[in-house]
Amino acid sequence: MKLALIQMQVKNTPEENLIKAKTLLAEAAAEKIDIAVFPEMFACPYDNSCFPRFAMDKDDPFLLEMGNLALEHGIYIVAGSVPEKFKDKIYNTSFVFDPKGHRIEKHRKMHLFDINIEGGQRFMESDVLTPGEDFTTFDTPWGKLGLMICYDIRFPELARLLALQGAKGIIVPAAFNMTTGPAHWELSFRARALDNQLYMAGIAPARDNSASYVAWGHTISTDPWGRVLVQLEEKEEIAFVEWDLEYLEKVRRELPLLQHRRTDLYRLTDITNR
Ligand SMILES: O=C(O)CCC(=O)C(=O)O
Repeated sequence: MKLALIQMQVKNTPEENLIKAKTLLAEAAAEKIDIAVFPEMFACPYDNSCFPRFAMDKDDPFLLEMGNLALEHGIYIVAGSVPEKFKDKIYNTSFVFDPKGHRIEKHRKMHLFDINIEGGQRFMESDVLTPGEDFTTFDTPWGKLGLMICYDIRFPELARLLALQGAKGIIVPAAFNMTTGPAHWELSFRARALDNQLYMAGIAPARDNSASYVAWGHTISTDPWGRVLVQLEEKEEIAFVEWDLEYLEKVRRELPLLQHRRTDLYRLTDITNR
């Protein structure tokens, strides 16, 4: 399975970002990819004042065009995330399109990013956004994939649940910042890959030093052995990576971590019954 991780420079409006996304996608699709992924909040800047202003419903032209592009290029597209308007609420949502252009899944960020680091980053997503309540996986011809958004990665229980539901890779549109990026970005992607023996991909926006929220960039993919397969720097660029499911099975056979869990002593349960 070949992925294109598109570290796009996010502009001010969905219209500008759609033009940019199309150009980058055409470049990526020329490399015979199976899946293209965009960053967290790639339709508008990652800023609480932008979320209500640019919130879109699932049939917004921006998202319909993502479906058209998936069909045109014959690939899966994980459309990063956008501010999604649903009833009177706004979610941070990632929509997934299949090669026929159908919208097949969506993930609403479950853990909202409310942090206040002294001398560093402050952000309060919950001032504007509502958290999602569903675990998200989707099937591809190469295996099941899981989906999380940014801060979701800090909750090992979520990645483990997705692994137990059969995910062989987890895709994470994300935008760490200049405080937590250098400290925790690579470590988090290596850790979740290692402790679940699966592939991980983190797709970030390119850095814009004039933005209110300065993203760390460093789009990354890690493998079931905990290694970094690819990692970009901060500029706009596309990372290409191959995920080899046979290698994943080899690692799980040789070091059968998931089978060694003491489920007679502890258990992780999805209590949503959905
Ligand atoms: O967890 C972090 O350090 C960054 C999270 C974040 O930026 C987000 O959830 O959007």
